[in-house]
Amino acid sequence: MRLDVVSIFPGYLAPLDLSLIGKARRDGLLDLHVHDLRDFTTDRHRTVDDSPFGGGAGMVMKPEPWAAALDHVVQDGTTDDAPVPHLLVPGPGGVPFTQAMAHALAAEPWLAFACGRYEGLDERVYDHAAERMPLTVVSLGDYVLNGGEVAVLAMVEAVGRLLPGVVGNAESLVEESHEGGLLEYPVYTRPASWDDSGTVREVPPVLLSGDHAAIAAWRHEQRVARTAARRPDLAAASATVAGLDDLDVR
Ligand SMILES: COC(=O)COc1cccc(COC(=O)c2cn[nH]c2)c1
Repeated sequence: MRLDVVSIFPGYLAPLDLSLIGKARRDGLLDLHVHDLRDFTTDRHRTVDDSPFGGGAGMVMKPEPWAAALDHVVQDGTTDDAPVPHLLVPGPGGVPFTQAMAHALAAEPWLAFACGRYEGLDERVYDHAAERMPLTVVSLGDYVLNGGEVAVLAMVEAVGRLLPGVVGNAESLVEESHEGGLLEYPVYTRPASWDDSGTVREVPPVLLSGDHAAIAAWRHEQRVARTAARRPDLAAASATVAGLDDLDVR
């Protein structure tokens, strides 16, 4: 998969050199190109923003640098198989980013991310982009960041880890939160009995039983109960929750 990121703070994307995503890049599973938006300005001050028409606080990102940057990305990465990228713009007003979307994006050959700052991009940037490539404004949550870079780090990690070969044990992707519409079950490791400064905390006996059917049933029940307790919105979407309101859930 090819990934392009355009930002006025390219250094923000340095964490993508680390850990599993960094290894995926070194293994050739991910081809990441980070572009500095200011390289696509034409004035001596490398200006990327200006005051909003109609007044109001803050600044708006100018359309010309963005159009030049996006056109460069397309020109630089185009191939017969993937002539244009899917452009993703993280923003508070976007469609919710979900695990289902991460899976869909992981199946695409080329993603590009536009990192907005200030009050956002001049709306005509979206018009320019939408005439050339698929465009999705994506929200990571109902809060406001100072820019799209942090959201891009999260999305690249969420998508990249789903690519074959990136996560060592692909089985670990199956029962994690939001796979199958349920949250993850509680996990435990040694010691089986932990003396927590006088409070002895035991691992649920079923997990030590060796009865794999009972363990699987207990884990599913925990996933369903946790989802009901913490994410009633997801639970409502999943028919497997009925009759769990008397369970001890956290
Ligand atoms: C509509 O697109 C834009 O506004 C792009 O411009 C901006 C401006 C400021 C901040 C951001 C970063 O995104 C978020 O704050 C965000 C994403 N998810 N949840 C919060 C992006």
